[in-house]
Formats: sequence, structure tokens, C-alpha cells
Amino acid sequence: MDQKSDQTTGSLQALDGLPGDVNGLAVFLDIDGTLLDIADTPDGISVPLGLPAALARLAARLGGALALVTGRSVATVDRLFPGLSVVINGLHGAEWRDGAGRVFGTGLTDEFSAAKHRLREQAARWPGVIFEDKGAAFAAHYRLAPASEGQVRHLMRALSESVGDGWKLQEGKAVVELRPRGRDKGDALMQTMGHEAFAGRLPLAIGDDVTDEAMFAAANRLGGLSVRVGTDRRDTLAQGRVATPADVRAWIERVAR
Ligand SMILES: O=P(O)(O)OC[C@H]1O[C@H](O[C@H]2O[C@H](CO)[C@@H](O)[C@H](O)[C@H]2O)[C@H](O)[C@@H](O)[C@@H]1O
Ligand SMILES: [Mg+2]
Repeated sequence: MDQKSDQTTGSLQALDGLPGDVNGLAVFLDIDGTLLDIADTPDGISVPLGLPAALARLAARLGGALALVTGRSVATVDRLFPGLSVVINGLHGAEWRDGAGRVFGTGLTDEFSAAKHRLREQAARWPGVIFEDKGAAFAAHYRLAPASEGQVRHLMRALSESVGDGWKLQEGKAVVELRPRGRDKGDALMQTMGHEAFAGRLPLAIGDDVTDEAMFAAANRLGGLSVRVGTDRRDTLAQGRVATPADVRAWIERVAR
């Protein structure tokens, strides 16, 4: 990304791609489709050798102003990147672990647990449809059963209606999820910017999917940068674009040096 500093507002204007250095930035990274290549199944992802160490170097380079902002649960992120001590926002912003290691989130209700159980049972008998349990959220993946998309949507709508107002449907890549209503990735970014290590910096948000648009909007509002990963033509609020997660990983290696 060519990056120019606006002397009047002190903001950075993103023109294309990713910035040449991270001085003065706080970096917010989505995981699936941004840091990691998309796989056929939620468990099929692989974390490239060297990525955890590169993220730790980037966090150090940023004075701790690095956050992961993902639809995965905080517990799953810990399994993917064991020992990486950064702010984690999980479940699309609905649960989070702050810099002091405290975890915040949503409790389950009987109705929500019953809906989760129903999807688990149905998916077990549904070729190619994968159920993912994320604690206070669950997902129905149809990447391996594209012809089932309509039925998956129909069932998830019905389940959503059965759990009340505390949860909402979340669209994603070949997935429909039920996740806690309220705090989204934009709120996550805004709140995280108040942490000591982040204060006084400008946010750079990098993501690939519809859930990341709230984080792009928040970064833009604060005069920061937003970059979308992908080559499709979907409308986006992101100011810049890169093609693949491999580009993001190469950038991290470069700027974290
Ligand atoms: O916000 P993210 O970090 O991008 O997480 C979004 C969802 O990612 C995962 O699902 C997606 O990636 C899978 C693995 O590549 C892929 O098989 C699936 O089709 C994608 O939708 C994850 O399983 C979800 O829980 C996240 O919400
Ligand atoms: Mg993503």
C-alpha cells in the first residue's frame, strides 16, 4: 500500500495493498481467509511453520498493539497459536481476552443449547454439512455440500427464531452461524484501541469477509487503514486490497523484522 500522511488531520490514507512499515499503527488481524488459507473444513486449516513466531515478532515490534479479531472462539485461537500473548477478540467480537488475560463473553441459555443440539443431530445425518461448536456460537458449514445451502439457511433461520433476541445469524464463506448479538468486530476494534498499548496509534484492520466490514468501518472512522484480502468484486468499505493470505503473511514477515 502506498501510504501518505495527511498533515492536516494526522490520518493515513491507504491507496493500495499494505503499508510499507507499521510505525504508529495498531494492527487488527482476522484469521480465516486472512492469516490462514481457506480449507475445506473448519478443522482442515494449517498454521504455516513460522507464522506464530512472526506474529510474536510483530506484536513486539508494535509494542503490544496487535489483536486477532475472528469468528473462532478464544479457546480455538489459543490452540492455533499456543503461547501467543496478544488481545484476542473471538466469536465475531462477542467474546474477548484482554491484555491482562481476562476472558469476557456470553453465557448459554437452555433454548440456545437445545438449538445447538438440534443442529448437531441433523448435521450428523447430512452428507457434507459440518456442525461446528464454538461455545456461545455454532455454525453450519456447507462448503462440501453446496446444493444444501438453501436447506441449511432454512434450518438456521428456524433455529435462530427459537433462541430469542440474544443471538443473531451471521453470514460467512459457505457457512451460516448463530452468534451472540451485540458486540461486533467494529466494537471490538474500538474497545481494544482504548487499551494502553494501543492508545495514540492508528488502527490497521485486515480481513476478508462480511464480518470484517464492521472492523473496516471502525478503522476508517478513526482515520486508520483497512485492507481486504481477496480478488472478488464484493462491495467493501476497505480502502486497500491484497490478493491472498500468503500476501498478508509475507507482509508480516517483512514489517516484523
Ligand atoms: O473471522 P474469521 O477468523 O475469518 O473466521 C470466520 C470463520 O472461519 C472459519 O470458517 C471459514 O474457514 C474454514 C476453514 O478455512 C472454511 O472451511 C469455512 O468454509 C469458512 O467459513 C470458522 O470455521 C468459523 O468458525 C469462523 O467464524
Ligand atoms: Mg476471515
